[in-house]
Amino acid sequence: MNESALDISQLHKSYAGTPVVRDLSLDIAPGEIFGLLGPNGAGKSTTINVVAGVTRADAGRVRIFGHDNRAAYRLTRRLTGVMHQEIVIDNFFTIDEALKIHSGYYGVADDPAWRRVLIERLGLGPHLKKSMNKLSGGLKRRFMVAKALIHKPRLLILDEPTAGVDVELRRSLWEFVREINRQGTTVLLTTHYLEEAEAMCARIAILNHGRLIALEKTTDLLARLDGRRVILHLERDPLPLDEDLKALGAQWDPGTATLSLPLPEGMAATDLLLRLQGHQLPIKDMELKRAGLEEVFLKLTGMTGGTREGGHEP
Ligand SMILES: Nc1ncnc2c1ncn2[C@@H]1O[C@H](COP(=O)(O)OP(=O)(O)OP(=O)(O)O)[C@@H](O)[C@H]1O
Repeated sequence: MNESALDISQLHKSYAGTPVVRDLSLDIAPGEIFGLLGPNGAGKSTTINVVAGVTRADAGRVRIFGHDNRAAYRLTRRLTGVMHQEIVIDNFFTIDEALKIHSGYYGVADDPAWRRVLIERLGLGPHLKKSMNKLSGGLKRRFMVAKALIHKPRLLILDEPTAGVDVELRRSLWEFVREINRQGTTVLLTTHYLEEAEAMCARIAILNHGRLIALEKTTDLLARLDGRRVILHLERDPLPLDEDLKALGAQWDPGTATLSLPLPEGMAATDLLLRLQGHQLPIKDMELKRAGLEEVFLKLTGMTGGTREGGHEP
C-alpha cells in the first residue's frame, strides 16, 4: 500500500474558545524526516499531542500509516514513538528498569539487543542504575528518546529533543536519528535551531498562531528567504550607495560602518567580493551570516500578512 506515514487533515483545536491549531493539513511520506517549526505557542506541541492521541482535536482527523488514530488507537500507538516536550519520568524506576518494561505498554516484547543499542547510542550506559529524579535535564531527554524508540515504532516524533542537551550529544543524537531513518523510520521533529532543521529535514512546515504558513522543501524555503548575507565591516563610511551596490541589494548601516549584501543562492562569498572589487571598499573584516529561525519567522509572517487574524495572541 502506498499510504502516508502521517496524514493530518483539517485539524482544529481550541482552548477556552481560543484557536491554537487552525485547519491544519499536512502529509508526511514514509521515510521522510520532516520538520515542524514555529515560534513559541504556534501550536506544534498541541498538534503532536493530537497525533499521539493524548489530546482530542475539535475537528479533523489524523491517519498514521493509513489508520485513524482514534478508531485504531492501540495500533497507531504501537506504530508511533513520541518524545514529548515536557519531561515526564517515573521516579520509581531506574533507567534500566523503565526501558525493560516500557515496550510491554505497547504489547511488544522486550528486545534486549535493541535495548542495548539504544543504551549505547544514547550514552545511557553509565547511568542505568540511577533513579529518574537524579538525572540531569539532558540525560532525562536522552532517556525519553530511548523510551520513544524502545518498541521500534515506524513513525518517530521528537518534540524539541535537543533542548538542554550539550553540543556533542546533540550531534550524536541527530546522527542516531539519521541512522534510524535510513533503516526505514519516518521522523517528525520540532526544534528551535534552524541549523538542525536545515541539516536534518528534507521538508519543513512552519506554523504561526496555529496556522500553516509554509510547507516546502527545506532548500526551496531557505532559498526563497535568501538566508545568507555577507557582512562587510569597513574602516570608514563609504560614499552613498551607488546604483551598482543598490542593484546588489546592499544595505548600509552607518552606525556600525557595516555594509550588508544578500548572497544569492549558489554564489560563493568570494565571487561576490570579486564583483565588488571596482568599488575599492575599505574592508576591515568580513563575515557570512545565515538567517536565524526568528528572522525566518519574521519574514514569513510578514509575507503572509494575516498572522494577527482574529486578533489572537497566544
Ligand atoms: N492544556 C492546555 N490548556 C490551555 N491552553 C493550552 C494548553 N496546551 C497548550 N495551550 C496553549 O496553546 C497554544 C499553543 O501551545 P503549544 O504548546 O502547542 O505551542 P508550541 O508551538 O509547541 O510552543 P513552544 O515552541 O513554546 O513549545 C499556546 O498559547 C498554549 O498556551
